[in-house]
Amino acid sequence: MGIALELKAVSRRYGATVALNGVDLDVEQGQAVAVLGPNGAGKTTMLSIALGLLSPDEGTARVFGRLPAEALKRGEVGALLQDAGLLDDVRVAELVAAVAGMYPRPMPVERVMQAAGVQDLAGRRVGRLSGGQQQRVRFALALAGDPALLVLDEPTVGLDVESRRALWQEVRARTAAGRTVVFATHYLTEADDYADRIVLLADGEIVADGPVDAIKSLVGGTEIRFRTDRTDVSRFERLPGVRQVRIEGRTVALRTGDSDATLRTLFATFDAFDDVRDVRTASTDLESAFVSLTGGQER
Ligand SMILES: Nc1ncnc2c1ncn2[C@@H]1O[C@H](COP(=O)(O)OP(=O)(O)OP(=O)(O)O)[C@@H](O)[C@H]1O
Repeated sequence: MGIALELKAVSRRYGATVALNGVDLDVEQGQAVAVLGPNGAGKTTMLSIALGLLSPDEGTARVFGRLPAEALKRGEVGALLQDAGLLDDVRVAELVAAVAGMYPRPMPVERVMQAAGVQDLAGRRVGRLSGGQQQRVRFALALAGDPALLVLDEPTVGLDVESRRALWQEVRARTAAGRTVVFATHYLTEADDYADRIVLLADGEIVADGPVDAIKSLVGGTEIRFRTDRTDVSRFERLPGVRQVRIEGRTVALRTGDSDATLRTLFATFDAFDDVRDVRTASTDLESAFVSLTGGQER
């Protein structure tokens, strides 16, 4: 399989803000790639560069070996962007048909409407739809040209459970057929459930890149969580195996490389820890990995 998207040493600034700083990325055809990161990490900037809507200040972007804008023109790329404006006065089916008509090899309109779950809205005016319904229309427009690369920026924002499920079903069907999907999301479970690979951005740089399990194992270890009345970090950081202590309200989360040793000491010295209760252990989940690798920061 070839490379669908290639970014080489891509940087982009807005005035003094460095939105992307030397990003390298190769996305193979047939992959579903989730781009994750805190607010302001550079996700939208990266996707906009992949779509040719923004130019990098430095570095190069290629889509199927061409300049992104060229690939877009050839109908190889479909996009769903945050808050993209829609024509208000047209009816849904007309809009989908008009957009499909601009592509060389569109999907049949009926099939697009069904995949995006907008058949029931066919005769409705776009401007009178609810936020979630409009988001489904945006997804339909992204699919209309049957693009080999689909780029989705927070595609499920505002969608109800059933619409989200339908969207991910279409994404999986496309990647199973060798098409490529790159999406940004703040819902880590979506990345966990539907992405083959996660690219984690923080402060404009890729801080982790790989399959979900590899990202989790970068942080590694086990998490022990419990409730306590006395949440000072120093009580827990000297327990054997403990690498990191986080306080979340009345809950303490310990990341440990040796959960048996940590728990043994916690319970063996029960007098010192008699306020500890509701102890739970779990292997590192994506959320913990995210917080750990991005420093949990927001700009
Ligand atoms: N048009 C713009 N003018 C000035 N600064 C911008 C502009 N667009 C983005 N930025 C800045 O560039 C950085 C990256 O923004 P970007 O929108 O790519 O982040 P993001 O990861 O998509 O964030 P979010 O999760 O909030 O959508 C941020 O610091 C943002 O404030």
